[in-house]
Amino acid sequence: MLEMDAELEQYILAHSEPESEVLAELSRATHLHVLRPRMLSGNLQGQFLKMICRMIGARRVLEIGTYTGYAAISMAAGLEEGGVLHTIDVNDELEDFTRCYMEKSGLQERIVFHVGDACEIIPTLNEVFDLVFIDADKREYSEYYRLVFDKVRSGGMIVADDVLWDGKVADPQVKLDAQTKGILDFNEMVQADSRVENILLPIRHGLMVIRKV
Ligand SMILES: C[S@@+](CC[C@H](N)C(=O)[O-])C[C@H]1O[C@@H](n2cnc3c(N)ncnc32)[C@H](O)[C@@H]1O
Repeated sequence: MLEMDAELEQYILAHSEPESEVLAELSRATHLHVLRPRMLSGNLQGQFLKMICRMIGARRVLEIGTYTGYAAISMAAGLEEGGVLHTIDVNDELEDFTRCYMEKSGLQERIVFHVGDACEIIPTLNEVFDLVFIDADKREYSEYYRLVFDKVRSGGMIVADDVLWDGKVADPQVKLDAQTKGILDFNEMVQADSRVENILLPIRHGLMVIRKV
């Protein structure tokens, strides 16, 4: 997490849309029962993703990296009537836990949950997406981007999480592990891509917000 004063964070949350009961329960249960709970998006980022869905009138959304479903449920809540969110995760051990909260949210009819490798599943999806949220293996970000690009409508959005990678992207002392290299390559590729407009926002672990022109 990028350093933020705890009181300031409380103030920000107190002046943003509150977390729904189901998402609060999902967050608690994830922290209690699931490994690596810091991967969960949380209320601020969840509300931001939902707001993007509202702003662009999203009907077709793809999430790469479901984990326990926090962002999936957040974005599904922001879809237009008749909208569908596809979400993919390779970890089948979390499937029952995650499906349980999708059902509790009452939004399960809007969510298509695929269990498997995103690189194999994305080419099989016959959709044109308004928004793609990239949040899976950091080493594969550039590959996800290439796989989804032609499936995003013009004017559509791609949002990628963790692009500051705990500040490692701008730390000259950092040892270049495969994840950090994956993020650095992705950020460079997006920055050089003349087909998009992009802004890197310092929300949580860093969000690259990309609009396909
Ligand atoms: C950071 S978590 C996702 C968090 C989630 N988007 C949220 O907001 O709560 C990353 C997830 O990506 C999944 N993942 C990693 N590699 C993957 C792949 N090749 N295909 C699909 N999912 C993958 C992991 O199993 C993990 O659950």
